[in-house]
Amino acid sequence: MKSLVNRLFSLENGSLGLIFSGVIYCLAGFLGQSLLSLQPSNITLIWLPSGIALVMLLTWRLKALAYIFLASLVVNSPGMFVDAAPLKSLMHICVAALGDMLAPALGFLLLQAFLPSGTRNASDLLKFVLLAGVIPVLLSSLWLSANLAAGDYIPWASLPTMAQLFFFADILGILLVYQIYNGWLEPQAWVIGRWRHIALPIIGLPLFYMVGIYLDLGWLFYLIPPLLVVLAFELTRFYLGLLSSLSLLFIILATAHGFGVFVGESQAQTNTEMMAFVLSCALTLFGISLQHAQLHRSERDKLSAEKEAQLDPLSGLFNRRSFKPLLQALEAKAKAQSTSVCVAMLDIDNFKAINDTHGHSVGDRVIQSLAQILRNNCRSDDIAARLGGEEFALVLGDIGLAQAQPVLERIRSSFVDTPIAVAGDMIHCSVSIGLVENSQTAGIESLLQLADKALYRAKRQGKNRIVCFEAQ
Ligand SMILES: Nc1nc2c(ncn2[C@@H]2O[C@H](COP(=O)(O)OP(=O)(O)OP(=O)(O)O)[C@@H](O)[C@H]2O)c(=O)[nH]1
Repeated sequence: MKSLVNRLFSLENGSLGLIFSGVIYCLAGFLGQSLLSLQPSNITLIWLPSGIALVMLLTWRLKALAYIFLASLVVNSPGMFVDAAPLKSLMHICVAALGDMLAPALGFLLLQAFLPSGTRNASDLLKFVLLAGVIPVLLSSLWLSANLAAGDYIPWASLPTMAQLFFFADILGILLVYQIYNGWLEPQAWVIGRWRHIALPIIGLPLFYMVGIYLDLGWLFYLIPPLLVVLAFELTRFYLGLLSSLSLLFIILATAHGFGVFVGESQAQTNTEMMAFVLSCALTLFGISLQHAQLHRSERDKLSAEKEAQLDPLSGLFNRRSFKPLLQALEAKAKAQSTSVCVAMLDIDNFKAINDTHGHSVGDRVIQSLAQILRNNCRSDDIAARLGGEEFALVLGDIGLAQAQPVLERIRSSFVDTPIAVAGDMIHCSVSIGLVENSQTAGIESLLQLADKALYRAKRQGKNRIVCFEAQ
Protein backbone atom coordinates (compact mmCIF):
# COMPACT_ATOMS: atom_id res chain seq x y z
CA MET A 1 0.00 0.00 0.00
CA LYS A 2 2.71 2.45 1.06
CA SER A 3 4.89 1.65 -1.95
CA LEU A 4 1.87 2.05 -4.26
CA VAL A 5 1.15 5.51 -2.84
CA ASN A 6 4.84 6.42 -3.00
CA ARG A 7 5.02 5.28 -6.63
CA LEU A 8 1.92 7.28 -7.53
CA PHE A 9 3.40 10.35 -5.92
CA SER A 10 7.01 9.83 -7.00
CA LEU A 11 8.93 12.69 -8.56
CA GLU A 12 8.55 11.11 -12.02
CA ASN A 13 4.77 10.98 -11.59
CA GLY A 14 4.88 14.51 -10.21
CA SER A 15 2.00 15.93 -12.23
CA LEU A 16 -0.48 13.27 -11.10
CA GLY A 17 0.53 13.66 -7.46
CA LEU A 18 0.48 17.45 -7.72
CA ILE A 19 -3.00 17.50 -9.26
CA PHE A 20 -4.25 15.10 -6.57
CA SER A 21 -2.64 17.17 -3.81
CA GLY A 22 -4.13 20.33 -5.35
CA VAL A 23 -7.59 18.75 -5.15
CA ILE A 24 -6.98 17.73 -1.51
CA TYR A 25 -5.81 21.31 -0.86
CA CYS A 26 -9.11 22.66 -2.22
CA LEU A 27 -11.23 20.13 -0.33
CA ALA A 28 -9.39 20.86 2.95
CA GLY A 29 -9.89 24.58 2.30
CA PHE A 30 -13.64 24.21 1.70
CA LEU A 31 -13.93 21.90 4.70
CA GLY A 32 -12.26 24.55 6.87
CA GLN A 33 -14.49 27.31 5.54
CA SER A 34 -17.73 25.39 5.88
CA LEU A 35 -17.30 23.29 9.03
CA LEU A 36 -14.43 24.61 11.04
CA SER A 37 -15.08 28.35 11.12
CA LEU A 38 -16.63 30.46 13.79
CA GLN A 39 -19.73 32.37 12.72
CA PRO A 40 -20.53 35.11 11.92
CA SER A 41 -16.98 36.10 10.84
CA ASN A 42 -16.70 32.90 8.79
CA ILE A 43 -12.95 32.77 9.37
CA THR A 44 -11.71 29.23 9.63
CA LEU A 45 -9.98 28.21 12.84
CA ILE A 46 -7.67 25.77 11.15
CA TRP A 47 -6.19 26.12 7.70
CA LEU A 48 -5.02 22.63 6.67
CA PRO A 49 -4.02 23.85 3.16
CA SER A 50 -0.99 25.63 4.67
CA GLY A 51 0.33 22.23 5.82
CA ILE A 52 -0.64 20.55 2.55
CA ALA A 53 1.24 23.25 0.59
CA LEU A 54 4.37 22.68 2.70
CA VAL A 55 4.20 18.92 2.11
CA MET A 56 3.71 19.52 -1.64
CA LEU A 57 6.87 21.64 -1.66
CA LEU A 58 8.83 19.10 0.40
CA THR A 59 7.78 16.37 -2.04
CA TRP A 60 7.94 18.11 -5.43
CA ARG A 61 10.00 21.16 -4.49
CA LEU A 62 9.40 24.48 -6.27
CA LYS A 63 7.55 22.69 -9.06
CA ALA A 64 4.57 22.65 -6.67
CA LEU A 65 4.28 26.47 -6.54
CA ALA A 66 2.02 26.85 -9.59
CA TYR A 67 -0.35 24.16 -8.29
CA ILE A 68 -0.53 25.80 -4.85
CA PHE A 69 -1.31 29.15 -6.49
CA LEU A 70 -4.09 27.64 -8.63
CA ALA A 71 -5.59 25.66 -5.74
CA SER A 72 -5.59 28.76 -3.56
CA LEU A 73 -7.38 30.73 -6.33
CA VAL A 74 -10.08 28.05 -6.41
CA VAL A 75 -10.49 28.05 -2.61
CA ASN A 76 -10.51 31.84 -2.18
CA SER A 77 -12.72 32.76 -5.14
CA PRO A 78 -16.19 31.84 -3.77
CA GLY A 79 -15.69 33.93 -0.63
CA MET A 80 -13.81 36.86 -2.18
CA PHE A 81 -15.36 37.35 -5.62
CA VAL A 82 -17.66 40.36 -5.68
CA ASP A 83 -20.04 40.64 -8.66
CA ALA A 84 -20.13 44.42 -8.38
CA ALA A 85 -16.35 44.77 -8.70
CA PRO A 86 -15.09 41.75 -10.63
CA LEU A 87 -11.67 43.11 -11.62
CA LYS A 88 -10.84 44.51 -8.22
CA SER A 89 -11.91 41.30 -6.43
CA LEU A 90 -10.01 39.19 -8.95
CA MET A 91 -6.88 41.17 -8.15
CA HIS A 92 -7.32 40.62 -4.40
CA ILE A 93 -7.98 36.89 -4.96
CA CYS A 94 -4.65 36.71 -6.84
CA VAL A 95 -2.84 38.63 -4.08
CA ALA A 96 -4.29 36.19 -1.51
CA ALA A 97 -3.18 33.21 -3.62
CA LEU A 98 0.27 34.77 -3.90
CA GLY A 99 0.43 34.96 -0.10
CA ASP A 100 -0.75 31.34 0.20
CA MET A 101 2.00 30.32 -2.23
CA LEU A 102 4.89 32.41 -0.92
CA ALA A 103 4.54 31.54 2.78
CA PRO A 104 5.03 27.76 2.39
CA ALA A 105 7.76 28.47 -0.19
CA LEU A 106 9.62 30.57 2.37
CA GLY A 107 9.07 27.88 5.03
CA PHE A 108 10.35 25.24 2.62
CA LEU A 109 13.49 27.27 1.77
CA LEU A 110 14.20 27.97 5.44
CA LEU A 111 13.81 24.27 6.28
CA GLN A 112 16.17 23.33 3.44
CA ALA A 113 18.74 25.80 4.72
CA PHE A 114 18.53 25.28 8.47
CA LEU A 115 16.84 21.90 9.05
CA PRO A 116 17.81 19.91 5.95
CA SER A 117 17.42 16.47 7.52
CA GLY A 118 13.88 17.22 8.74
CA THR A 119 12.51 16.75 12.25
CA ARG A 120 14.18 13.72 13.77
CA ASN A 121 14.55 14.66 17.43
CA ALA A 122 12.43 16.50 19.96
CA SER A 123 15.02 19.29 19.92
CA ASP A 124 14.14 19.95 16.24
CA LEU A 125 10.58 20.87 17.16
CA LEU A 126 11.26 24.48 18.14
CA LYS A 127 13.39 25.01 15.04
CA PHE A 128 10.67 23.53 12.84
CA VAL A 129 7.91 25.65 14.37
CA LEU A 130 10.01 28.80 13.88
CA LEU A 131 11.22 28.04 10.35
CA ALA A 132 8.15 26.46 8.78
CA GLY A 133 5.55 28.12 11.01
CA VAL A 134 6.16 31.36 12.88
CA ILE A 135 8.39 33.25 10.40
CA PRO A 136 6.59 32.58 7.10
CA VAL A 137 3.10 32.47 8.64
CA LEU A 138 3.62 35.78 10.46
CA LEU A 139 4.42 37.41 7.11
CA SER A 140 1.58 35.69 5.26
CA SER A 141 -0.95 36.52 8.01
CA LEU A 142 -0.09 40.22 7.74
CA TRP A 143 -0.11 40.01 3.94
CA LEU A 144 -3.49 38.23 3.81
CA SER A 145 -5.23 40.45 6.34
CA ALA A 146 -3.83 43.65 4.77
CA ASN A 147 -5.11 42.36 1.41
CA LEU A 148 -8.57 41.84 2.92
CA ALA A 149 -8.56 45.32 4.44
CA ALA A 150 -7.29 46.94 1.22
CA GLY A 151 -10.05 45.14 -0.71
CA ASP A 152 -12.69 46.43 1.76
CA TYR A 153 -13.56 42.89 2.87
CA ILE A 154 -12.81 43.88 6.49
CA PRO A 155 -12.26 47.25 8.17
CA TRP A 156 -8.61 48.25 8.73
CA ALA A 157 -9.28 48.20 12.47
CA SER A 158 -9.87 44.43 12.36
CA LEU A 159 -6.48 43.77 10.76
CA PRO A 160 -4.69 42.73 14.00
CA THR A 161 -7.51 40.32 15.02
CA MET A 162 -7.68 38.88 11.53
CA ALA A 163 -3.88 38.50 11.32
CA GLN A 164 -3.90 36.69 14.67
CA LEU A 165 -6.62 34.30 13.47
CA PHE A 166 -4.77 33.56 10.25
CA PHE A 167 -1.57 33.05 12.21
CA PHE A 168 -2.97 30.41 14.59
CA ALA A 169 -5.06 28.69 11.92
CA ASP A 170 -2.10 28.32 9.52
CA ILE A 171 0.38 27.17 12.15
CA LEU A 172 -2.09 24.57 13.38
CA GLY A 173 -2.63 23.36 9.81
CA ILE A 174 1.12 23.05 9.29
CA LEU A 175 1.67 21.18 12.56
CA LEU A 176 -1.08 18.62 11.98
CA VAL A 177 -0.43 17.89 8.31
CA TYR A 178 3.36 17.86 8.69
CA GLN A 179 3.12 15.41 11.58
CA ILE A 180 1.19 12.96 9.40
CA TYR A 181 3.64 13.47 6.52
CA ASN A 182 6.65 13.05 8.80
CA GLY A 183 5.16 9.85 10.23
CA TRP A 184 4.52 8.58 6.72
CA LEU A 185 8.23 8.87 5.90
CA GLU A 186 9.15 6.40 8.64
CA PRO A 187 10.02 2.91 7.32
CA GLN A 188 7.39 1.18 9.48
CA ALA A 189 4.73 3.91 9.14
CA TRP A 190 1.98 1.61 7.91
CA VAL A 191 2.58 -1.26 10.33
CA ILE A 192 0.03 -1.78 13.08
CA GLY A 193 1.63 -3.50 16.09
CA ARG A 194 -1.60 -4.35 17.85
CA TRP A 195 -5.01 -3.76 16.30
CA ARG A 196 -6.54 -2.78 19.60
CA HIS A 197 -4.24 0.26 19.68
CA ILE A 198 -5.97 1.51 16.55
CA ALA A 199 -9.48 0.09 17.05
CA LEU A 200 -9.92 1.33 20.63
CA PRO A 201 -9.17 5.00 19.93
CA ILE A 202 -11.19 4.95 16.71
CA ILE A 203 -14.25 3.73 18.60
CA GLY A 204 -13.39 5.20 21.99
CA LEU A 205 -12.54 8.80 21.07
CA PRO A 206 -15.83 9.55 19.23
CA LEU A 207 -17.75 7.93 22.10
CA PHE A 208 -15.84 10.12 24.50
CA TYR A 209 -16.73 13.25 22.51
CA MET A 210 -20.38 12.24 22.24
CA VAL A 211 -20.63 11.75 25.99
CA GLY A 212 -18.91 15.13 26.48
CA ILE A 213 -21.32 16.89 24.15
CA TYR A 214 -24.62 15.19 24.99
CA LEU A 215 -24.13 15.20 28.75
CA ASP A 216 -22.69 18.71 28.52
CA LEU A 217 -19.45 17.59 30.17
CA GLY A 218 -17.17 19.87 28.20
CA TRP A 219 -14.31 19.35 30.67
CA LEU A 220 -13.90 15.87 29.18
CA PHE A 221 -12.08 17.62 26.32
CA TYR A 222 -9.23 18.29 28.74
CA LEU A 223 -8.70 14.54 29.04
CA ILE A 224 -8.05 14.11 25.33
CA PRO A 225 -4.35 15.11 25.39
CA PRO A 226 -3.37 12.55 28.07
CA LEU A 227 -5.24 9.86 26.13
CA LEU A 228 -3.35 10.80 23.01
CA VAL A 229 -0.07 10.85 24.94
CA VAL A 230 -0.70 7.20 25.90
CA LEU A 231 -1.22 6.43 22.22
CA ALA A 232 2.07 8.19 21.37
CA PHE A 233 3.84 5.22 22.97
CA GLU A 234 1.75 2.58 21.24
CA LEU A 235 1.29 3.77 17.66
CA THR A 236 3.58 4.72 14.82
CA ARG A 237 3.91 8.47 14.31
CA PHE A 238 1.78 8.24 11.19
CA TYR A 239 -1.26 6.86 13.03
CA LEU A 240 -0.67 9.17 15.98
CA GLY A 241 -0.61 12.11 13.54
CA LEU A 242 -3.88 10.95 11.98
CA LEU A 243 -5.66 10.28 15.27
CA SER A 244 -4.46 13.42 17.03
CA SER A 245 -5.38 15.54 13.98
CA LEU A 246 -8.88 14.03 13.91
CA SER A 247 -9.28 14.55 17.65
CA LEU A 248 -8.17 18.17 17.53
CA LEU A 249 -10.29 18.83 14.44
CA PHE A 250 -13.23 17.48 16.35
CA ILE A 251 -12.62 19.90 19.22
CA ILE A 252 -12.54 22.77 16.70
CA LEU A 253 -15.68 21.45 15.00
CA ALA A 254 -17.52 21.15 18.31
CA THR A 255 -16.45 24.64 19.38
CA ALA A 256 -17.42 26.14 16.02
CA HIS A 257 -20.89 24.72 16.57
CA GLY A 258 -21.24 26.04 20.08
CA PHE A 259 -20.37 22.93 22.09
CA GLY A 260 -17.72 22.27 24.66
CA VAL A 261 -15.78 23.96 27.37
CA PHE A 262 -14.24 26.71 25.25
CA VAL A 263 -17.42 28.48 24.18
CA GLY A 264 -16.94 31.83 25.93
CA GLU A 265 -18.75 35.13 26.31
CA SER A 266 -17.32 36.54 23.13
CA GLN A 267 -16.06 35.07 19.89
CA ALA A 268 -12.59 36.46 20.56
CA GLN A 269 -12.47 34.73 23.95
CA THR A 270 -13.72 31.46 22.45
CA ASN A 271 -11.10 31.69 19.72
CA THR A 272 -8.21 32.43 22.02
CA GLU A 273 -8.99 29.76 24.60
CA MET A 274 -9.74 27.01 22.14
CA MET A 275 -6.79 27.82 19.86
CA ALA A 276 -4.40 28.01 22.82
CA PHE A 277 -5.59 24.57 23.97
CA VAL A 278 -5.53 22.93 20.54
CA LEU A 279 -2.17 24.43 19.60
CA SER A 280 -0.54 23.38 22.85
CA CYS A 281 -1.97 19.87 22.43
CA ALA A 282 -0.63 19.63 18.88
CA LEU A 283 2.81 20.87 19.94
CA THR A 284 2.98 18.57 22.97
CA LEU A 285 1.95 15.51 20.99
CA PHE A 286 4.37 16.29 18.21
CA GLY A 287 7.17 16.74 20.76
CA ILE A 288 6.33 13.50 22.56
CA SER A 289 6.14 11.52 19.34
CA LEU A 290 9.52 12.91 18.26
CA GLN A 291 11.02 12.06 21.64
CA HIS A 292 9.57 8.56 21.45
CA ALA A 293 10.90 8.05 17.92
CA GLN A 294 14.31 9.24 19.08
CA LEU A 295 14.35 6.79 22.00
CA HIS A 296 13.23 3.99 19.72
CA ARG A 297 15.97 4.83 17.22
CA SER A 298 18.74 4.97 19.81
CA GLU A 299 17.60 1.61 21.25
CA ARG A 300 17.63 0.10 17.76
CA ASP A 301 21.07 1.62 17.03
CA LYS A 302 22.41 0.23 20.30
CA LEU A 303 21.10 -3.24 19.52
CA SER A 304 22.51 -3.21 16.01
CA ALA A 305 25.87 -1.87 17.30
CA GLU A 306 25.96 -4.70 19.86
CA LYS A 307 25.12 -7.20 17.12
CA GLU A 308 27.74 -5.73 14.80
CA ALA A 309 30.39 -5.96 17.53
CA GLN A 310 29.73 -9.70 17.67
CA LEU A 311 30.24 -10.23 13.95
CA ASP A 312 33.24 -10.49 11.70
CA PRO A 313 32.75 -7.85 9.00
CA LEU A 314 34.25 -9.85 6.11
CA SER A 315 32.40 -13.15 6.57
CA GLY A 316 29.34 -12.01 8.55
CA LEU A 317 29.96 -14.94 10.96
CA PHE A 318 30.54 -14.54 14.71
CA ASN A 319 34.01 -13.23 15.53
CA ARG A 320 36.54 -14.71 17.96
CA ARG A 321 35.41 -12.42 20.82
CA SER A 322 31.79 -13.55 20.71
CA PHE A 323 32.60 -17.18 19.88
CA LYS A 324 33.83 -18.33 23.29
CA PRO A 325 30.84 -17.10 25.38
CA LEU A 326 28.47 -18.62 22.82
CA LEU A 327 30.32 -21.93 22.92
CA GLN A 328 30.35 -21.85 26.72
CA ALA A 329 26.58 -21.32 26.82
CA LEU A 330 25.90 -24.10 24.31
CA GLU A 331 28.19 -26.47 26.13
CA ALA A 332 26.62 -25.70 29.51
CA LYS A 333 23.17 -26.33 28.02
CA ALA A 334 24.36 -29.64 26.55
CA LYS A 335 25.79 -30.69 29.93
CA ALA A 336 22.55 -29.78 31.71
CA GLN A 337 20.54 -31.78 29.19
CA SER A 338 23.13 -34.61 28.95
CA THR A 339 23.39 -34.16 25.18
CA SER A 340 26.48 -33.95 23.00
CA VAL A 341 28.13 -31.00 21.30
CA CYS A 342 30.53 -31.30 18.38
CA VAL A 343 33.20 -28.71 17.72
CA ALA A 344 34.89 -28.46 14.34
CA MET A 345 37.97 -26.36 13.52
CA LEU A 346 38.32 -25.52 9.84
CA ASP A 347 41.34 -24.04 8.03
CA ILE A 348 41.46 -23.19 4.31
CA ASP A 349 44.32 -25.04 2.65
CA ASN A 350 47.23 -23.18 1.05
CA PHE A 351 45.54 -19.88 1.64
CA LYS A 352 48.83 -17.96 1.58
CA ALA A 353 49.46 -19.25 -1.93
CA ILE A 354 45.95 -18.13 -3.02
CA ASN A 355 46.64 -14.65 -1.68
CA ASP A 356 50.12 -14.49 -3.18
CA THR A 357 49.01 -15.74 -6.61
CA HIS A 358 45.65 -13.98 -7.05
CA GLY A 359 45.74 -11.13 -4.56
CA HIS A 360 44.05 -10.39 -1.25
CA SER A 361 40.66 -9.54 -2.78
CA VAL A 362 40.43 -13.06 -4.21
CA GLY A 363 41.50 -14.43 -0.81
CA ASP A 364 38.66 -12.44 0.75
CA ARG A 365 36.17 -13.93 -1.70
CA VAL A 366 37.40 -17.43 -0.80
CA ILE A 367 36.76 -16.62 2.89
CA GLN A 368 33.26 -15.36 2.06
CA SER A 369 32.53 -18.45 0.00
CA LEU A 370 33.38 -20.79 2.89
CA ALA A 371 31.37 -18.61 5.29
CA GLN A 372 28.33 -18.93 3.04
CA ILE A 373 28.72 -22.71 2.86
CA LEU A 374 28.93 -22.88 6.67
CA ARG A 375 25.77 -20.77 6.98
CA ASN A 376 23.96 -22.98 4.49
CA ASN A 377 24.83 -26.11 6.47
CA CYS A 378 24.10 -25.12 10.03
CA ARG A 379 20.92 -24.83 12.04
CA SER A 380 19.81 -21.71 13.87
CA ASP A 381 21.19 -22.95 17.22
CA ASP A 382 24.61 -23.88 15.80
CA ILE A 383 27.53 -21.46 16.01
CA ALA A 384 29.61 -20.64 12.95
CA ALA A 385 32.53 -18.31 13.60
CA ARG A 386 35.60 -16.95 11.88
CA LEU A 387 38.33 -17.04 14.48
CA GLY A 388 40.81 -15.07 12.36
CA GLY A 389 42.64 -15.27 9.01
CA GLU A 390 41.52 -18.41 7.19
CA GLU A 391 40.51 -20.23 10.39
CA PHE A 392 36.88 -21.03 11.21
CA ALA A 393 34.96 -22.92 13.90
CA LEU A 394 31.61 -24.65 13.77
CA VAL A 395 29.79 -25.86 16.87
CA LEU A 396 26.89 -28.24 16.36
CA GLY A 397 24.57 -28.69 19.33
CA ASP A 398 22.60 -31.77 20.36
CA ILE A 399 24.46 -33.99 17.94
CA GLY A 400 27.11 -36.77 18.16
CA LEU A 401 30.16 -37.47 15.99
CA ALA A 402 28.23 -39.95 13.84
CA GLN A 403 25.74 -37.27 12.75
CA ALA A 404 28.22 -34.38 12.71
CA GLN A 405 30.68 -36.09 10.39
CA PRO A 406 28.34 -36.15 7.33
CA VAL A 407 27.53 -32.46 7.91
CA LEU A 408 31.23 -31.57 7.89
CA GLU A 409 31.81 -33.82 4.90
CA ARG A 410 29.08 -31.94 3.03
CA ILE A 411 30.77 -28.64 3.92
CA ARG A 412 34.19 -29.91 2.81
CA SER A 413 32.95 -31.24 -0.53
CA SER A 414 30.75 -28.18 -1.24
CA PHE A 415 33.78 -25.95 -0.74
CA VAL A 416 35.88 -28.00 -3.16
CA ASP A 417 33.01 -28.00 -5.67
CA THR A 418 32.43 -24.26 -5.49
CA PRO A 419 35.13 -22.69 -7.64
CA ILE A 420 35.96 -18.98 -7.47
CA ALA A 421 36.05 -17.12 -10.79
CA VAL A 422 39.32 -15.20 -11.25
CA ALA A 423 40.00 -13.29 -14.47
CA GLY A 424 38.23 -15.83 -16.68
CA ASP A 425 39.72 -18.72 -14.74
CA MET A 426 38.22 -20.90 -11.99
CA ILE A 427 40.18 -21.71 -8.85
CA HIS A 428 39.24 -24.62 -6.61
CA CYS A 429 40.05 -24.40 -2.92
CA SER A 430 39.89 -26.96 -0.14
CA VAL A 431 39.55 -26.97 3.62
CA SER A 432 40.97 -29.20 6.37
CA ILE A 433 38.77 -30.00 9.34
CA GLY A 434 39.38 -31.26 12.87
CA LEU A 435 36.21 -32.51 14.53
CA VAL A 436 35.65 -33.48 18.17
CA GLU A 437 32.71 -34.44 20.31
CA ASN A 438 32.57 -33.20 23.89
CA SER A 439 32.56 -35.53 26.85
CA GLN A 440 30.79 -34.80 30.14
CA THR A 441 34.11 -34.03 31.80
CA ALA A 442 36.03 -31.95 29.25
CA GLY A 443 35.84 -28.15 29.49
CA ILE A 444 35.69 -25.95 26.43
CA GLU A 445 39.42 -25.11 26.48
CA SER A 446 40.42 -28.76 26.25
CA LEU A 447 37.71 -29.27 23.63
CA LEU A 448 39.15 -26.48 21.47
CA GLN A 449 42.70 -27.76 21.95
CA LEU A 450 41.62 -31.22 20.89
CA ALA A 451 39.83 -29.85 17.82
CA ASP A 452 43.02 -27.92 16.94
CA LYS A 453 45.03 -31.10 17.32
CA ALA A 454 42.64 -32.96 15.00
CA LEU A 455 42.93 -30.11 12.46
CA TYR A 456 46.74 -30.23 12.66
CA ARG A 457 46.58 -33.94 11.97
CA ALA A 458 44.24 -33.36 8.98
CA LYS A 459 46.80 -30.90 7.55
CA ARG A 460 49.68 -33.35 8.15
CA GLN A 461 47.78 -36.19 6.52
CA GLY A 462 47.55 -34.21 3.24
CA LYS A 463 44.84 -31.53 3.77
CA ASN A 464 41.30 -31.47 2.28
CA ARG A 465 40.07 -34.01 4.83
CA ILE A 466 38.33 -34.47 8.18
CA VAL A 467 40.00 -35.97 11.26
CA CYS A 468 37.71 -36.84 14.18
CA PHE A 469 38.52 -37.28 17.88
CA GLU A 470 36.26 -38.05 20.75
CA ALA A 471 37.09 -36.13 23.95
CA GLN A 472 37.98 -38.36 26.88
N1 LIG B 1 42.74 -12.33 1.87
C1 LIG B 1 42.91 -12.40 3.19
N2 LIG B 1 43.99 -13.03 3.66
C2 LIG B 1 44.17 -13.13 5.00
C3 LIG B 1 43.23 -12.59 5.90
N3 LIG B 1 43.68 -12.85 7.17
C4 LIG B 1 44.82 -13.54 7.04
N4 LIG B 1 45.13 -13.73 5.74
C5 LIG B 1 46.28 -14.41 5.13
O1 LIG B 1 46.10 -15.79 5.30
C6 LIG B 1 47.37 -16.41 5.08
C7 LIG B 1 47.48 -17.59 6.02
O2 LIG B 1 48.61 -18.35 5.62
P1 LIG B 1 49.17 -19.57 6.40
O3 LIG B 1 48.86 -19.38 7.87
O4 LIG B 1 50.59 -19.74 6.02
O5 LIG B 1 48.30 -20.77 5.95
P2 LIG B 1 48.12 -21.53 4.55
O6 LIG B 1 48.84 -20.86 3.43
O7 LIG B 1 46.66 -21.71 4.38
O8 LIG B 1 48.79 -22.88 4.83
P3 LIG B 1 48.10 -24.20 5.37
O9 LIG B 1 47.21 -23.78 6.48
O10 LIG B 1 49.20 -25.07 5.82
O11 LIG B 1 47.31 -24.77 4.25
C8 LIG B 1 48.43 -15.31 5.31
O12 LIG B 1 49.03 -15.04 4.07
C9 LIG B 1 47.60 -14.11 5.79
O13 LIG B 1 48.16 -12.89 5.30
C10 LIG B 1 42.10 -11.91 5.35
O14 LIG B 1 41.24 -11.40 6.06
N5 LIG B 1 41.99 -11.86 4.01
